[in-house]
Amino acid sequence: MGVQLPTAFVTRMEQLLGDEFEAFMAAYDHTPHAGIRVNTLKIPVEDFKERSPFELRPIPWCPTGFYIPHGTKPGLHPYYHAGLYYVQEPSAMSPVELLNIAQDEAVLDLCAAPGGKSTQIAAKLQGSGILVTNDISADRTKALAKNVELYGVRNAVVLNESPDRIADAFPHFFDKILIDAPCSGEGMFRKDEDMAKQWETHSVEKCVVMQRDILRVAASMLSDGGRIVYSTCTFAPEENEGMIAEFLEAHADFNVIPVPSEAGFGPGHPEWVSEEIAAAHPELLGTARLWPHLVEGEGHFIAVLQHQGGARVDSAADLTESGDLAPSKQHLPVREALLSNGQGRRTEESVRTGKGMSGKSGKGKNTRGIDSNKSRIGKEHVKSAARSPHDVLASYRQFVQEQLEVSLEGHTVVYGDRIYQSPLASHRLDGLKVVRPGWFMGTDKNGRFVPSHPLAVALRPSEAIRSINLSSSDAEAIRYLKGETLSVSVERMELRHGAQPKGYTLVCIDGYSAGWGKWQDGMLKNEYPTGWRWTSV
Ligand SMILES: C[S@@+](CC[C@H](N)C(=O)[O-])C[C@H]1O[C@@H](n2cnc3c(N)ncnc32)[C@H](O)[C@@H]1O
Repeated sequence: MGVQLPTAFVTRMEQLLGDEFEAFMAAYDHTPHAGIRVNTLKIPVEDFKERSPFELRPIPWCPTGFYIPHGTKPGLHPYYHAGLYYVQEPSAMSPVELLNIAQDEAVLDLCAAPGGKSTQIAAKLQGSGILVTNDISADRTKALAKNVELYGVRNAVVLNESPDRIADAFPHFFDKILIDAPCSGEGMFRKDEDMAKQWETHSVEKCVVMQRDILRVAASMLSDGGRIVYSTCTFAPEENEGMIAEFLEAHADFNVIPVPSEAGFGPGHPEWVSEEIAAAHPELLGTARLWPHLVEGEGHFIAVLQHQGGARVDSAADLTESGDLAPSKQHLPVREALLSNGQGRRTEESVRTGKGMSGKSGKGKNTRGIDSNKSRIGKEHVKSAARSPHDVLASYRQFVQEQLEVSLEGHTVVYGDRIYQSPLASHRLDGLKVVRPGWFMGTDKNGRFVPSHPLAVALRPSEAIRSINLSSSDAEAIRYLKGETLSVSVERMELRHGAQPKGYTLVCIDGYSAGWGKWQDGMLKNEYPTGWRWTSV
């Protein structure tokens, strides 16, 4: 066995698993399974299968997920840089499938960094509805924002907040909420030896406290009849069935929806928490455990919590003696009220200026506002204060009109010199630490609009008036991704709507957008951003 497992962990698993323990331990002799998930925002699965550079084998629980052979390096292919797939551990693809996302829904991914599941949610929404994706770690939200951008997501708001503060801004707002909870990580020991080493510091007791709080707050953000999927990558019963038992006791208006077992998922084990819990909550058998000796993936736990609809019960304490809901806890359908006030999701454009990326409380200075001035975006806002937001918008509008063939949804929001298309009106984010209020379109540089890299990668070739295609099998594609200037003849330019062969040009790899270049007189100046460049070859 390659992995050094903590003794206390092994002892507990032996007690819990009994006869199955030997098979469980044997799984640690096997290499972890590698997977990719096709990004259907950019390419349909069938098309990807036809052009896949890797041998693909379907992952039973995720129609867009595939096992790839051991030793494959999926990060070292131009398709990775064009956002055609996300490299993801196979078991980690299961929770989002169980959210049952429909078009136009509002979805919250509460513990989202680095964004594997957020990109999966975005692919389910296909640009409709809203994705609010959040992580409490400022550092980890950098990777989250980058992944949302690399995968061409247009309708995501990225936050760096505590669940409580999001709940204040979005009571009963979301149709679906994913809680991919911080956990003791026992299910990842085979894949990530550091998790085994850090096990003592990420103690089960500490994780339980965080999980309890996150679940409680999440319930207050769910709309009537909405669904929460709670997942962990640990085996500890306290963080799994125990946590869900506690939640059900405090929230009588939620059911557990049984997770289908066909894919080889095992049942929940409430008896591992206690015999009393098992007797009181037989529905916990319908939660799922993914075992490394039973499925081709790492250890996971999933619970699907469905709100029954109708009036909300936020906790057992909200019930009167007769079992009716206390009047103060009978919620109006808050999101509908917001929508009818024109403050929620809508498609017509509304323009508003932001005051720096952390928003404002609406009550003058607050600590969060002060923090925002230290942020990168905050500084840029101050720097560009000389130009009015209306000037900034004028150059943006001109670019959209002259260079793009795209229908822009949502709200145009200006933060300093940066322009975004947001699925939410910006005042909905007041007071919150906002990493991205929406799709980052570009920057105003003294009256000139400079389109952003995230704008390019989310465009289809037909949405730009100029494009150039590079072949993934030609060294040119890698040279572009490394930041080199290319020599490209005018005959290779695709020009639409009478466009002249000069200026911003969408660079595609095998027909999938990868970034901008600026073409003039046979030369394609590279606009691929420094921080994104392919540096590994
Ligand atoms: C299991 S990881 C999430 C992985 C992610 N869902 C993905 O698929 O890429 C758990 C995340 O929860 C975040 N986290 C921890 N406590 C949190 C809290 N109270 N609120 C929000 N996020 C939290 C951690 O920073 C960590 O990034």
